[in-house]
Amino acid sequence: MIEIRAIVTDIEGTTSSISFVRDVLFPYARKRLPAFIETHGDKPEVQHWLHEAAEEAGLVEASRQYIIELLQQWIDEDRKSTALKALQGMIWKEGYAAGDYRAHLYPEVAARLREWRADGLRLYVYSSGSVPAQQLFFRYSEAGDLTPLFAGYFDTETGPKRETESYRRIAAAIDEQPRHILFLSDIVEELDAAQAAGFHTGWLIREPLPWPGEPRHRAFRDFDAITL
Ligand SMILES: CSCCC(=O)C(=O)COP(=O)(O)O
Ligand SMILES: [Mg+2]
Repeated sequence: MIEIRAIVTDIEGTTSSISFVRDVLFPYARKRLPAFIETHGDKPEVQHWLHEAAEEAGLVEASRQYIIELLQQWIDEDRKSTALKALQGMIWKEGYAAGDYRAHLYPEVAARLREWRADGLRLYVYSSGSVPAQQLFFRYSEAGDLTPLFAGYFDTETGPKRETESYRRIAAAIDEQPRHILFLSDIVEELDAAQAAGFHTGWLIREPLPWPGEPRHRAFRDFDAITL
């Protein structure tokens, strides 16, 4: 018998719409990036991530302006760069705090998360967004502050989402055997990697995406359809 004790969920395309991330969060960060770097560029944390971005791009030396344009290009490409995601998170914080937006959640998600938590399951997030960005996302969600529901957060500092080793690290970090963990995502390559680590998987295929002929993971239209 399958016994799920922990659920690890992706954000974009799983708990929340791709459109909110790409049409609200990304343009917000893109627009404010130059002013943010201008104002905060001398802070050690910001300098650290600018340096990491330059290293990722293989740059030995680069002007601030060049790095800003490079980061904006990475936003346009939806590059899952840890450095970019860390900087984006810092910029989004200002937008959430100012009430410029709240994080989108599909309508059934908050209730289902609460239900699973009330049933004793431990809930975690694994997203390409930085851990601080994930915490902001669920703190300022359309359904209110959901952070008390989560026991932990993982980002690409744990490893890329399409690599099996990342899921082994998550299982070790949460001290749970993979066969007791369910990973939810909209990206089949992420699910393949989690499955190879021994996780159970749930593929969120949100409307109006077409239903695949023979899905290679258990597939669901929404969280209400998920059976444990
Ligand atoms: C934490 S909200 C922003 C999410 C983000 O930047 C992103 O790239 C979404 O990736 P996910 O792994 O949640 O699909
Ligand atoms: Mg996703």
